[in-house]
Amino acid sequence: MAARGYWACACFYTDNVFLPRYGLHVRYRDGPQLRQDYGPALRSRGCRSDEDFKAVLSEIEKEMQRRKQLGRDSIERKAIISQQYKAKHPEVYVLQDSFLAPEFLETVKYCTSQAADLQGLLCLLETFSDKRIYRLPVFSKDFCRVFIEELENFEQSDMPKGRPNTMNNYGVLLNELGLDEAFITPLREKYLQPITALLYPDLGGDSLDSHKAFVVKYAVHQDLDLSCHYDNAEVTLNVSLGKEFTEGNLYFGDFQQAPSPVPRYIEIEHVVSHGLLHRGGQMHGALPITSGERWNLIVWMRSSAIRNQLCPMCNKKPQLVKAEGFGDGFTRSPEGDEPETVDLCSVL
Ligand SMILES: O=C(O)CCC(=O)C(=O)O
Ligand SMILES: [Fe+2]
Repeated sequence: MAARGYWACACFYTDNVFLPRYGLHVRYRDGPQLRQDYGPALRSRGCRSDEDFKAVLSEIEKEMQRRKQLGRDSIERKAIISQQYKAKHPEVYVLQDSFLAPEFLETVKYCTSQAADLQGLLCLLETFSDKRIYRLPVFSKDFCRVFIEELENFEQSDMPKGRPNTMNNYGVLLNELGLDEAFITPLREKYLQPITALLYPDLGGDSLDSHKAFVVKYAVHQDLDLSCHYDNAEVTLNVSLGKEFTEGNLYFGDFQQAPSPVPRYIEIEHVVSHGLLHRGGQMHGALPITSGERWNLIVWMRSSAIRNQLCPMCNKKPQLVKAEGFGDGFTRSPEGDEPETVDLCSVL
């Protein structure tokens, strides 16, 4: 359970609604606003008739309803899972050094040593272009296999399942499965933060105090790819868990807060058991797999010190609304200077 109160930004109830049919994220107030702001973009993507537009509106209304109920639904699912789900591999719920690649442990050890600096750390990582994207071994191959077995066991069970986010229809929310407390939180605090403190000090890499962790799954008759987006995170870890697959590379463009007129994209292949660290605001997506199954662990890491100043989703001072658990990682400090809070009813 989150130790302190975490909040979300009110923009969650108006912004970044993904329309899969048209591959577009929109901001929504009402029909006339949607038509005015996105009419041309929607038309150019094939949304032409009144019927098409009505279908979009009803899809958005459905998504808004889902968002309003999300906190309550998630708590309910988590309670049912903790009471009724029989784990196949109960040992994976408590992080142990033996799950981690020896090189990862070495890197963490270096980062926690007195002499650690960015230059020294970069010698231990693979660097991609100038986009501040890095790759490193994270887990052992054995752990990846056992972890996927556990996730498949959950997937095949009749337990209630939430979706990782609006863009992924398959996958597992790790907090609902009970993996936050003794796995993801210590992974972030003890192992990842020493690394991100050196790589991303300007993004709160040294003060990542909450996260949202999930596993995404791509398979031939399920989701194949992922549209271009940025994460609701200051820093993201994306670890390839397996299984066997072809294609499905990730691609990365500009940093969303510093777009260029003609973005340059780079493509990065998955290496099973290795993870990529990137800024949450780095535009990215995934190309379609052409065979097999791809499972990746995604940890969206958040720094309240950074996001309390500016919500990365709406790029404005956050307007806080109550949220469950880690919420979206915003906090209120007793010292003042905290973001403004609003009653949810006033934004809906
Ligand atoms: O498909 C992937 O590996 C990337 C997933 C991702 O970017 C996300 O869920 O935010
Ligand atoms: Fe992402």
